[in-house]
Amino acid sequence: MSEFKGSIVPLVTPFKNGQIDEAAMERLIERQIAAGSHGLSVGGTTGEPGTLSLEERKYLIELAVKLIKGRVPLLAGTGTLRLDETLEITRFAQKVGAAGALVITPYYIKPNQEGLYRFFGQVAQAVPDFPIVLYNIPGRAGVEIKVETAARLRRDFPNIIGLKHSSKDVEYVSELLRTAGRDFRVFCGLEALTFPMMCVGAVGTIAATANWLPQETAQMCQLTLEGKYQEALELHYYGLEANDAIFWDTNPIPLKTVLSWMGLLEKEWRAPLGPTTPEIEARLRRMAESYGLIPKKEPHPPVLTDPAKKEYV
Ligand SMILES: O=C(O)C1=N[C@H](C(=O)O)C[C@H](O)C1
Repeated sequence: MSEFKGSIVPLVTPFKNGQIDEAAMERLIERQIAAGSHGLSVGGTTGEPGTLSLEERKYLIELAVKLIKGRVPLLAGTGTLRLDETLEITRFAQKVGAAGALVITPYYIKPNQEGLYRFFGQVAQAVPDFPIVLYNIPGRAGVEIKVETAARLRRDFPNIIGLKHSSKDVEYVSELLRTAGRDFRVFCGLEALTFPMMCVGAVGTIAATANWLPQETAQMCQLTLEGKYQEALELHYYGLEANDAIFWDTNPIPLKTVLSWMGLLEKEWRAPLGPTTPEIEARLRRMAESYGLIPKKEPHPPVLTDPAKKEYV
């Protein structure tokens, strides 16, 4: 139950000609494991689950289990806004060998807290031996899992082991750990706040930036877990521009754009996500060059207009 900690990377879902690209998925997973990521996740926000069919979501989980081969734990994103679908995907994830499920707050519907308690409670009861991590992302879901609700769920359902917190509210983490117990496993879900949240007791992060910077993210988490805060702080500052760049357009558009330049996947995402602008691409290129993700372009050669080969710049 306690195998989740550190950098659990929410992988993008690579597409080729509209279909899930198995070869690209393998490249992404191998790169992550080689870099020392503590765990992987599919079907999180970054994985565009809202545009995948039920069958595709199950296929993606099964594919990830097959490719990971037990080397790191897989936290499968299994939540939808429907209880029946969430139960189906969660049961499937357990059956095929995921290590746990990340279950998002049912979005759009704006359930009240009692509704959330019952929804998550039914999911937990359906898979009593399967670790569940609640996914609190009020900005996208339109509703927050209140501290009291999360603590109540933790108390009543032992397999609800933690919560991913995608919000700028750092105080929430302290309040949650105080109320639910310090051994409840909180994961930061907003890249730039990984270090601050881990300093108050979160055990790791589920951050899209780790798709670009897997080693640095895993190291920052590991150092923080070991109490080496000064070294971790350096990595916190190192990653700030990349963290910001994730949101220069809707996640995962910037992420996939750069990963495509790195030769890891096609530059494809699904509607309703649209193309980004040339201005954002130019900024992304500069950012990616500065982190060494892509080689620096050769400086433009000087213009030679003179037959004597005199250079005019
Ligand atoms: O996919 C995720 O998990 C995350 N998605 C968030 C978002 O896109 O809003 C941000 C964070 O990187 C984790």
